[in-house]
Amino acid sequence: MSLASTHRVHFAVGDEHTARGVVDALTEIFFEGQAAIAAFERPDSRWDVTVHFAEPPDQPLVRELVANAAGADIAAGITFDTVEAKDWVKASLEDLVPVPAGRFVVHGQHDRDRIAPNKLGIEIEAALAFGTGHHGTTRGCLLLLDQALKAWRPRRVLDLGTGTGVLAIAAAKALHEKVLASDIDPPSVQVARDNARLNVSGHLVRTVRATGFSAPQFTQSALFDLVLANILANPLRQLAGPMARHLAPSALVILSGLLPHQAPAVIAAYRARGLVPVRHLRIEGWSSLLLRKVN
Ligand SMILES: C[S@@+](CC[C@H](N)C(=O)[O-])C[C@H]1O[C@@H](n2cnc3c(N)ncnc32)[C@H](O)[C@@H]1O
Repeated sequence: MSLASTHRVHFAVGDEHTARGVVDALTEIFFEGQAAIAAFERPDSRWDVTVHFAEPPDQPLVRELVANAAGADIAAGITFDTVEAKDWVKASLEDLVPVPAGRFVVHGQHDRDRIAPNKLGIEIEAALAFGTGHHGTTRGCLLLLDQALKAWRPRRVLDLGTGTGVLAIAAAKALHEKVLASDIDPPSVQVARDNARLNVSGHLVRTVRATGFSAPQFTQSALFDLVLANILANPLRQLAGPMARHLAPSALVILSGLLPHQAPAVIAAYRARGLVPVRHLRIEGWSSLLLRKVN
C-alpha cells in the first residue's frame, strides 16, 4: 500500500502520567484522521510521544499544548519533520531483517521466497503501524503463541491492538481459523487489513476499529478461547474486567507491552478476574505473559 507523507512531531517525557496528559491535551484539539498520536514506554522508563499529522501542523500551537501539559523544557525539545511514504515502504520492504520466533518468521517482501518450508512466514509491510516483529513485545507474544498452540487448538481468537496485524496473521496461519483483529487507531486497522490480504485468504482475518471491547462485534460474538493483547500496562489492567467477561472457560490470554516491574500489578488485576499466570517471558527488557482462565 502507499501512504501519503506525514508530518511527524516527536518528543520524550519522563513518566507515564505526563505522557498521558500530553496525549489527552493533543487529542482534545486534533481529531481522528487529522493526527495519529502514540505514546510508548521505553526500556529506560522514559516515554516517547509521536504524532503523525496528515497536514503540516501549527507548530506554535503544538508547542503551547505540550508546554501546558508537560512543561516548557519538554516543548523546547520537540522535533518536527516529514516522513516520506517512499521511505516507509523502502524501510518495510528492504531494511527489515527477518525475525524468527518459534515456528513463525516475520519478514518483508524481499525475503518472501527465502522462508524455510517448516516455518510460517508472516509478510509485513509496516507502514505507519506498530508490529514488524522486531520489538521484544511482538516477539514475546509470537513465542508464547507458538508454545501455547503446541498442545491446544483455540477456535475463537482475538488480537486486540493488532497494529500491523502480525499476531492475528500468525494465529490465522497456524490455526486456519478466523481471527478478529482490532485496533483503536484507524490507520493501523487499514494496515492490518492490507497485511492480512498479503498473507492469508481474506476471510480469515477480520479487522475492526475498536477501543478495548467497545464495538458491536464484541457483544455479538461468542466468547474467545484466546486473546492476544500487546498494548501497555495501564490499559491492560483496565481491560482485565471486560477481557474476563469475553473469555470462554479455560481460555488463554497473551499480554505484552509491559515492563517487568509492571508485571505484578497486571497479573494481580487478571488474577482478581479469575486468570492465573502460566508463563512469563522477558525479551529485550519487556515482559510478555501467558495467563489461563480458571473455571
Ligand atoms: C504495541 S502495538 C502492538 C502491535 C502488534 N499487535 C504487535 O504485537 O506488534 C499496540 C497497538 O495497540 C493499539 N491500542 C492501544 N490501546 C488500545 C485499546 N485500548 N484498544 C485497541 N487497540 C489499542 C495501538 O493503536 C497499537 O496499534
